[in-house]
Amino acid sequence: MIRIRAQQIARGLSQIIGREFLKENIKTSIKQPTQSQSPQHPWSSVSSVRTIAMLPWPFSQSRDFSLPNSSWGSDMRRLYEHYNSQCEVETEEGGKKWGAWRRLPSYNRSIKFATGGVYLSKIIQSKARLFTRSVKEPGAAFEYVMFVNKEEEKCVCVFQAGHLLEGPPGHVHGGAIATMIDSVTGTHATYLSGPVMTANLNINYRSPIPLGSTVLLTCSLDKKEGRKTFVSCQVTNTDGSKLHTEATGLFVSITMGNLLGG
Ligand SMILES: CCCCCCCC/C=C\CCCCCCCC(=O)SCCNC(=O)CCNC(=O)[C@H](O)C(C)(C)COP(=O)(O)OP(=O)(O)OC[C@H]1O[C@@H](n2cnc3c(N)ncnc32)[C@H](O)[C@@H]1OP(=O)(O)O
Repeated sequence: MIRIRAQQIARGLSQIIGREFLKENIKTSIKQPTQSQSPQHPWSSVSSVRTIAMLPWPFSQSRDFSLPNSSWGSDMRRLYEHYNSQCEVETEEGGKKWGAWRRLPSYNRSIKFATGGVYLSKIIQSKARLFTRSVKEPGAAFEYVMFVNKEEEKCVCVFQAGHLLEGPPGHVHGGAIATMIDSVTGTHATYLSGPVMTANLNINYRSPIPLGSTVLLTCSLDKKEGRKTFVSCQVTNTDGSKLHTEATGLFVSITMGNLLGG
């Protein structure tokens, strides 16, 4: 019974996890150019573009949290527009073509029952949510959107820290900053190498982040060595003139067994 379910999950996971998962999501996250304008996209060899909505059990469709909402301040919106406008650009003929960046959609649960399910009760499984997307009130905790640049092997995240993330009075909790760094570097490593887990994260906190402010996390690939992907990350203010935090992370490629609790 458990083996059958694990096989079903593994089959489903293999359809979406890692690069394939990101490719599918990225493709559906931005408005597709019309047929006649359709550019030659580097991933156009992936024949059928399915949305998460069309995927069979065990996947659910839910709100994409990385789209603008009423809680976003002017800095958050401006930076979102800055990168989003580079996801799809105009050609000289007035058509559309893919730009350098891709926005990554973000759900509070993209893979059901994949969290070491044999150890957790069904109640816990059904209530499990992605940590950074578990607060429903817009703007209260982690508001963020990530963009990746395949060619430059870079990833940026625009992050607005809400009032529930207080650490020192009026400033963001170091654990919340670490959470965002882990999420962005982990997502970038997944994009580059497929499914991974964080093995090591080194963080230097250089200057405190005011609560409610928007910051930019810039993440790049340092090197790949076998199963190991090394990524670094800087957290700065929105114009890059002030360094808040810097970090390096090691991500180790994993198999389905790691995710399924085997
Ligand atoms: C994660 C899912 C990805 C898919 C998701 C797709 C959907 C996206 C949706 C939403 C995105 C949200 C994104 C959030 C991202 C958050 C990520 C996390 O926070 S993960 C939780 C915290 N991390 C753990 O709990 C790991 C616990 N540790 C382990 O499980 C193991 O230690 C593991 C898997 C990391 C490695 O164990 P081994 O047995 O597979 O491999 P060994 O042989 O120990 O290590 C392999 C190589 O790495 C080095 N290594 C391992 N750990 C190291 C360390 N701490 N420091 C230095 N080197 C280390 C070793 O020396 C070895 O190197 P040599 O091949 O010999 O050169």
